[in-house]
Amino acid sequence: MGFMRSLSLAWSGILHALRTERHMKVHLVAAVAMTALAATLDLSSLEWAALVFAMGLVFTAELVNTAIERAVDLASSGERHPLAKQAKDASAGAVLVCAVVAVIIGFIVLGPPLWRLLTT
Ligand SMILES: Nc1ncnc2c1ncn2[C@@H]1O[C@H](COP(=O)(O)OP(=O)(O)OP(=O)(O)O)[C@@H](O)[C@H]1O
Repeated sequence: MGFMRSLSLAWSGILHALRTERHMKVHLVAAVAMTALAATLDLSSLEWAALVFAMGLVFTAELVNTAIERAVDLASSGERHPLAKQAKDASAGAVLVCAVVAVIIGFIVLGPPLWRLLTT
């Protein structure tokens, strides 16, 4: 498969997750808000890198979670199964871990300059 075709399929996977996953929309709004806030502060390249990494981590986790949910639904064909539950719950847990890490990175990077802005 050509590179452009692979790129287009990967992009359609991202759009599909954005359209169908409510949490993906929440992550997008949070990422836009964090970027807008960060742009008003005087951040170093390393601080920007940490923020971009945190956002990428959450989007990646949500995309992998979407893939796992679809694969589990396909494999279980609508049947309830404890293994299907474990797979989906562990996958959702991974997103939660990444989101918590992203919030902590956000606090570490944006907290001090925001605090200085509000107290001076
Ligand atoms: N096939 C399944 N067997 C057992 N538990 C499941 C299965 N599918 C989903 N679950 C449980 O339901 C939770 C939510 O799953 P999901 O977001 O896919 O929604 P759903 O239960 O399939 O229902 P709906 O698609 O109507 O929202 C999972 O984290 C898991 O705990």
